[in-house]
Amino acid sequence: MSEMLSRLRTELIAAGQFFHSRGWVPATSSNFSARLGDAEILITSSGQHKGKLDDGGFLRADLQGNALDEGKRPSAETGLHTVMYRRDPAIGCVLHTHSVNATVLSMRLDQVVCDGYEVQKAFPAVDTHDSHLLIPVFPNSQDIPALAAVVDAYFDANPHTVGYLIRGHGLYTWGATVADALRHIEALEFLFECVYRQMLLDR
Ligand SMILES: CSC[C@@H](O)[C@@H](O)C(=O)COP(=O)(O)O
Ligand SMILES: [Zn+2]
Repeated sequence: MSEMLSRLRTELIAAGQFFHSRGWVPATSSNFSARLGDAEILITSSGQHKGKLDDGGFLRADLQGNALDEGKRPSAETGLHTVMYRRDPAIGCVLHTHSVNATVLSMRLDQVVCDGYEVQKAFPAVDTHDSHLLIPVFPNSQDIPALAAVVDAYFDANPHTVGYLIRGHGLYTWGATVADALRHIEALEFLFECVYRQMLLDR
């Protein structure tokens, strides 16, 4: 067992506990992964409660989504992780959550636009509140390869996007490290709450 695998697993378990405390990973939803090397990731196995993960709740997979550890089934949404690792070698972690705000906003909007919030600076390329963050919403599908192809095509045209929503489903974001991806989840969840409350005030 490599030291790296063990460290990443510990970080992902802690991320799950934090998300659970915030209500962002209900009822076995959500999935987490981290890069182990050029051609290998660590990913949650399917059906685990992501707030109560232990060391057994993970397996290794290749960048095509094939399990590398026998007897374990990778997340049903592994293809949405591997598409990002294949796109960008700088991505070291992909996180997916199912918060109420992400789910509800994605049912009403085709994109979430964040303008003027200081927390937008949680993203590496953003250095001022006077910026424009656009989070696209893709239609949900149980056909993960098809959904991954939609995501891939969108990123070809919009390479600087920091995360996306799937309608009625949840949020995907990523980062160079687990800590970076976790900060991005937390920032987006904060921004979703702000956008949602602003929509209520504007009614
Ligand atoms: C329990 S509903 C959520 C699932 O259908 C799915 O969207 C999800 O996020 C978790 O799937 P998993 O296969 O455990 O990684
Ligand atoms: Zn999901």
